[in-house]
Amino acid sequence: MTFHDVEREQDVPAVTVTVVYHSVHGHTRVLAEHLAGGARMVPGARVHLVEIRPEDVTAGRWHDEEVLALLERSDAIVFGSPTLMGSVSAVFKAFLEAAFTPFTTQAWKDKLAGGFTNSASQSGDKLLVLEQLAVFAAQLGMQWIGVGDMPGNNWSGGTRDDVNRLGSWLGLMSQSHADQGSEHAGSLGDRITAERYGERIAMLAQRWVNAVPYDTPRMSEHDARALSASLRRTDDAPAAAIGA
Ligand SMILES: Cc1cc2nc3c(=O)[nH]c(=O)nc-3n(C[C@H](O)[C@H](O)[C@H](O)COP(=O)(O)O)c2cc1C
Repeated sequence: MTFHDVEREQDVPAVTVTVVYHSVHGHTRVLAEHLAGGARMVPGARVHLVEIRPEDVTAGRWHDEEVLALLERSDAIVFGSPTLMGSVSAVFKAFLEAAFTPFTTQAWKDKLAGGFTNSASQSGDKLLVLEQLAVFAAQLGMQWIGVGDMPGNNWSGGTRDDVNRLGSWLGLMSQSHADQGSEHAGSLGDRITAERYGERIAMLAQRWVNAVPYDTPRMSEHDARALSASLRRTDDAPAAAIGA
């Protein structure tokens, strides 16, 4: 039985995916929305989008009991922050430190985890942010999921619109031009990659939590180039159909 057989039988078990992020100027927020949109494509997925707000940080400490309760009942948590000075933002770091409470009881152990970041430079030292998030997830005993797509924009016909155009696997990387507002966040390729990553995490959560069968999609780089070409679109709405 596949996911879609399960859907047809209208017996789709529920799985909860929460995307938790901080964004100063809105670019990372757009990425979070696309990631959540991809997760929502998965039958049975209940997806929450939570913004970490500077006003919830007092004297360097972030606090929001409701958000912590939501995270505790989530099956998968995806963490997102802009890259600022080669690091997660100060606000997002305050949130990560508040997870010391679930750390002490291993409350998030064996939840699935993923991460994403956005910055202005092509590299911008974004890898350090993904490493921070992956180490954080490991400390919480979570199971980390990387981006499952082949690299794009690494050949003569490549473009910014390619899937995984920055060639990042630990987590999702997006690059937004420094002189443009959030309506131009990332590239089309980054936004599509966010949707595919969200879908992947929700599907793997279904497999992890409810043992729903999931046929891992596999492709060659050649196939990935054709996929990128086929996914180019002009509208910016989060998540149309994704499947490989
Ligand atoms: C204080 C500060 C530090 C930054 N550090 C980096 C950096 O290390 N690497 C980079 O590529 N961009 C850096 N940027 C650019 C931001 O990553 C970029 O503006 C990003 O789109 C912000 O995301 P947001 O709109 O979600 O807040 C920095 C910007 C600021 C204001």
